[in-house]
Amino acid sequence: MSEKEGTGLDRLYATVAARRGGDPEQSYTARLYTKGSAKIAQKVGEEAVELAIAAALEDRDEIISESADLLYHLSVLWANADIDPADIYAKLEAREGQSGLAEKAARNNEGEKNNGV
Ligand SMILES: N=c1c2ncn([C@@H]3O[C@H](COP(=O)(O)OP(=O)(O)OP(=O)(O)O)[C@@H](O)[C@H]3O)c2ncn1[C@@H]1O[C@H](COP(=O)(O)O)[C@@H](O)[C@H]1O
Repeated sequence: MSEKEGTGLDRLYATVAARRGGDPEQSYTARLYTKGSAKIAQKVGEEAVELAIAAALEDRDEIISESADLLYHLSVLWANADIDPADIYAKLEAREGQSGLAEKAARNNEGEKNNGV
């Protein structure tokens, strides 16, 4: 077991959040913040597509590597939007025990109601 505190994702988030306002010459993350939310969103999209391609090719090493890239850029996106991983964990926890199919059916029923069907 690792003796480091928190999950790897929590530590990554703490690192990237601490880079806000940092020197863009010294830190890739600080440079991303200065480029703004549209650029950060674009990077998340790119990394997600690269991960999807790796998955379609069933390339295990690439899936792991692209997943790490995606989680890094996603952490930057969260920090830039003042969202903490705890907020995501809370959302996941709220969904625990609810079947994805039941949730989808409830959403579809809601949509039909709103459309007056
Ligand atoms: N986990 C990561 C991490 N994963 C990927 N990357 C960087 O993300 C970039 C993604 O690759 P791309 O080819 O898409 O980058 P690019 O060509 O510069 O992209 P564009 O900006 O030009 O679109 C690479 O430069 C990687 O080095 C990361 N950079 C930083 N971290 C973590 O963040 C910490 C802080 O890093 P700095 O902010 O650089 O100090 C590090 O210690 C790491 O823990």
